[in-house]
Amino acid sequence: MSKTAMGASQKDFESAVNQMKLLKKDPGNEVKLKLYAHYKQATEGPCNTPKPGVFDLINKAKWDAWNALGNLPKETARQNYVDLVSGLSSSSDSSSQVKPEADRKQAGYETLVMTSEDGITKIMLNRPTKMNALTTQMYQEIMLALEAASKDDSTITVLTGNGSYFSSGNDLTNFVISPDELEERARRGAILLRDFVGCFIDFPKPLVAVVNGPAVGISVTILRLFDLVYASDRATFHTPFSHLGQTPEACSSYTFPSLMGPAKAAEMLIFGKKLTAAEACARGLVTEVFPDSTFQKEVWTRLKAYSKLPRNALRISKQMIRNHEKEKLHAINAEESRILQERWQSDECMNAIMNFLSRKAKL
Ligand SMILES: CCCCCC/C=C/C(=O)SCCNC(=O)CCNC(=O)[C@H](O)C(C)(C)COP(=O)(O)OP(=O)(O)OC[C@H]1O[C@@H](n2cnc3c(N)ncnc32)[C@H](O)[C@@H]1OP(=O)(O)O
Repeated sequence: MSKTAMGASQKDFESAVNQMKLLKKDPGNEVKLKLYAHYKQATEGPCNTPKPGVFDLINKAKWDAWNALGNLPKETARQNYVDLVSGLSSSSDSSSQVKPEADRKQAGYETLVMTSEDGITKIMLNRPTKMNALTTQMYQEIMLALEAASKDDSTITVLTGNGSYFSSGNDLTNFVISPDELEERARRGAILLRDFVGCFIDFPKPLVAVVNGPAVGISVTILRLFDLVYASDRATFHTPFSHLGQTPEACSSYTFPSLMGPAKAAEMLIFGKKLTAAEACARGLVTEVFPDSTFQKEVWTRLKAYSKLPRNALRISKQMIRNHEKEKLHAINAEESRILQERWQSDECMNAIMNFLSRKAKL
């Protein structure tokens, strides 16, 4: 950002505000959030409103963006706003230019990296040192990212993991709470789970999982809600719910038996059998397995070719395949979330989590 020594005048600022109203191209949610935050900071100073509830996603994202500016002086916020708008105006004047890397990578996510390129929006889980275990913040950011991807101009949306794991499932520290908070946290957890899974059930475009390494818990069960699942031969698929005093989620109590038969589903969901990628493929959970050494190259070549297919036809075909069971899936999701809300308050679940946290137990 270029900054003048004097900073932007009130007149520059007002002119930038007017210029924004004339902008022809939607700058995208991330930029809009930045503009919103700097506008509020420039006109009202530090964030001064109560934090919206976690499920008021849009207002919470706006509040977070404004609040993140802390005590940034009004003058600096004004200058940043002017710079942002002038960057937008000049880029819309030269729409034929190739976008720089910084533009393709969308800012605003702390636990994900979201990029859009070649008709593919990629959402990458980005906590590699924690095996991409899913924190509460991460569930919320994934929902926001899916919402943005559903509206952007990409053809295909991909979920993958950074580092050696696809994801180790729910972050077990989500359960580190005092006993008097347990009931309320379990209630909120069940709503979050239901909404999170609901976003996958309703996602309108082809959704692809690029399973780069081992997957555990909800990162396995959610796979049946994807349209394609490509796995490295290093990936494993493990749902140790009983070991954790928990029960299946993400509609797997219905989708797994219908996919692989009740006996094979029981082996995974009740007894926690860990599958290799080849086994998961034989059971229909994985579309195709690739050698790890060529996994990224082969998968992205394939996806780039698919992303050139007619966008609307892909979208409509996906919806035709999925719409039959949508209502049923929502009902199952609600019921599984309700049962888990009870499980999370059980001694069996608490003991299993304490064991993991005190490192007495590992999968
Ligand atoms: C809104 C709530 C919705 C909830 C939906 C219900 C979802 C249920 C599930 O997903 S159940 C599955 C839960 N996951 C697990 O039980 C996995 C637990 N993790 C492990 O057993 C192991 O970490 C491992 C096998 C995944 C990897 O082992 P290893 O290779 O030896 O690495 P480390 O154990 O040293 O892990 C490195 C680092 O990451 C932390 N970590 C990994 N996974 C989790 C996790 N799921 N939750 C919390 N933390 C995790 C681990 O503690 C290490 O941290 P440290 O370096 O010690 O700080």
